[in-house]
Amino acid sequence: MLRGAAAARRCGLGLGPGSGRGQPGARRCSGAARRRQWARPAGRDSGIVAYNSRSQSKEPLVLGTEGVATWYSCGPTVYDHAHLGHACSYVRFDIIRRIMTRFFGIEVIMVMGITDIDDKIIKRASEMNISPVALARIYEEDFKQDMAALKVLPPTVYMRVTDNIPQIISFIKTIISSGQAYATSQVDSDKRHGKDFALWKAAKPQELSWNSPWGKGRPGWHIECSTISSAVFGKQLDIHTGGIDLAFPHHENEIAQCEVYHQCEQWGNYFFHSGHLHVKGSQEKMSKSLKNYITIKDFLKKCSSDQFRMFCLRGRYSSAVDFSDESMEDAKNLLQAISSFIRDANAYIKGQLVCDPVREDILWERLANTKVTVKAAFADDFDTSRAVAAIMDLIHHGNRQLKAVTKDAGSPRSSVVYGSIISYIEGFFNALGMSFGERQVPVGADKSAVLSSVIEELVRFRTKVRHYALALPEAADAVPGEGAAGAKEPKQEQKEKRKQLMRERKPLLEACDSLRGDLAAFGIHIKVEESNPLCESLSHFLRQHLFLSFIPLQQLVVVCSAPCVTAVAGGESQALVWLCCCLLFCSPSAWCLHASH
Ligand SMILES: Nc1ncnc2c1ncn2[C@@H]1O[C@H](COP(=O)(O)OP(=O)(O)OP(=O)(O)O)[C@@H](O)[C@H]1O
Ligand SMILES: [Zn+2]
Repeated sequence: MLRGAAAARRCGLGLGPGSGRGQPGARRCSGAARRRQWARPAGRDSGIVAYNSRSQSKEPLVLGTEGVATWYSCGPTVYDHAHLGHACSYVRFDIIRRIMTRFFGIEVIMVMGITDIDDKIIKRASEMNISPVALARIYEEDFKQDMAALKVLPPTVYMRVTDNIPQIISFIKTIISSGQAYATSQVDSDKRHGKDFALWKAAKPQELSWNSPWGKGRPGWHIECSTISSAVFGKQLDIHTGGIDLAFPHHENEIAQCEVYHQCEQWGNYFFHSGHLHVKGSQEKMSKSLKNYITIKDFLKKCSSDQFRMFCLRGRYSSAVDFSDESMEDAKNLLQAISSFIRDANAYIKGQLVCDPVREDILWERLANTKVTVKAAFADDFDTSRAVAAIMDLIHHGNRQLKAVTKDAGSPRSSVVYGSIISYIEGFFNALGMSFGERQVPVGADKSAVLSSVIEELVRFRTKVRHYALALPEAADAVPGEGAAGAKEPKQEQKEKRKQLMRERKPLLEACDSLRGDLAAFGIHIKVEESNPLCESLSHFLRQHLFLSFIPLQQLVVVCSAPCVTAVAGGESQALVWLCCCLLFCSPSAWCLHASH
């Protein structure tokens, strides 16, 4: 077994069993816990000042490459559904990532490690009688879906531990060759220091394992992240993130390993840690092991991802936060206030909301100040709550002038300033992963609009075909295609021809019936047929008695058949009433307009 390095930097790394997650370590290390001064990295100042856990103070965020941030995010251990604690951590960092990109023009290259092998995964897999790999794949996919539902942008790449075993082994070899790690047997007492931790863990019989120079086993927890991050970014890592519980020992140990591996003084320039989400009134974080959790899926059955984001925006990302029904209600109320302002401002722009003259100069100034405040708040350790407060203040002032009056005094309207305010507010929230405003098309709405037009066309076509099939000439009429001599044909012969036509057109009627049945299976019901006595008599009446023969019968049928007509009118008899009203109160051309609908 391989025991790993002590928790503090510049300590010896041991080889052996156990890990930083409560398992025994291996070696006393000299100079442990000596915290080195943080050095400002070389590079370009991004304009953001952020709290850095490494220096334990606010520092200017200086990036190695101008306009680009390399970012390693500790990902989930995939053995169960993700809960709101996870959601809180990843949504808060997603907001920071979006602020960096959208407000400061920084391109973020993010790597997220997925822990797809560890003790909890092995235990759960054996309980479920499936392989640890199968279990991990199920919950990795589940995690990705939850993140997508919360509108968390995916990292540039996800990297699994099990896909990087050769890299991890080679990383450990380098540490050993530098003399900073040692092998142990399986017993705790072998550790040379209480804080030493495992780099490689020997496998128990039957456990999933990989061959290594130290026997069959699997990586310790901390070495995964050091290796994966280094595999992508080398020793240049600007930002490293995770929940506050990862600061020690996980991140401390990652740092120790990487600084030995890269032989550098400062690996990972900025460490950001998100505060824990607690269930209100509890000292404990929401956690799988404590069984005090709400899964993301259950949460999203009742609340929206926008509501959760607003809940996250209202506090500092690094602060602990209480989750409760009341806090979600607050978030919901804020969203409603924003939506209602956008609705009113839109109505004002369209002239549907009449107000007294607006003090445009005040609003322009407020808007400009808000933009400055928002940018300053974000630049100050991503202070989202101050930014949201500035937006709410702008809304307050916008609302104050949108007081409806009953009489339009014809005063000049200030559409442009309201348009600018709406545009800024919508842009603000959209940039942070939320959706506001009338212009926002709900997912799938465009497709359903197309689909309903297609259905209407189909119904119209069917109606035409059906009508043609039914419109047989009277026995006395000329049969289509016949010459003038046809009129003189004996009645019997005409009857025969009619029967013949009926036989020929029967398949058309059958096809219409079967289409009607097929559409009903999809929940689309063609309610009014021209064979419906009400509809038929109406058509007949209009044609014969009101001399409206210039309106083709088909069109009447279409009107009666149009699903929207029956839907709106609520039934066939109401459709008839609707038609009669059209006839009574509208001019024929208006009626035609309605009919073509
Ligand atoms: N209640 C919480 N609040 C905020 N962040 C959390 C919470 N629980 C877990 N996290 C964070 O989620 C990320 C993924 O954690 P991981 O999959 O290791 O879960 P975990 O800490 O083992 O969860 P649990 O304690 O529920 O078993 C880590 O960055 C962790 O700090
Ligand atoms: Zn990690």
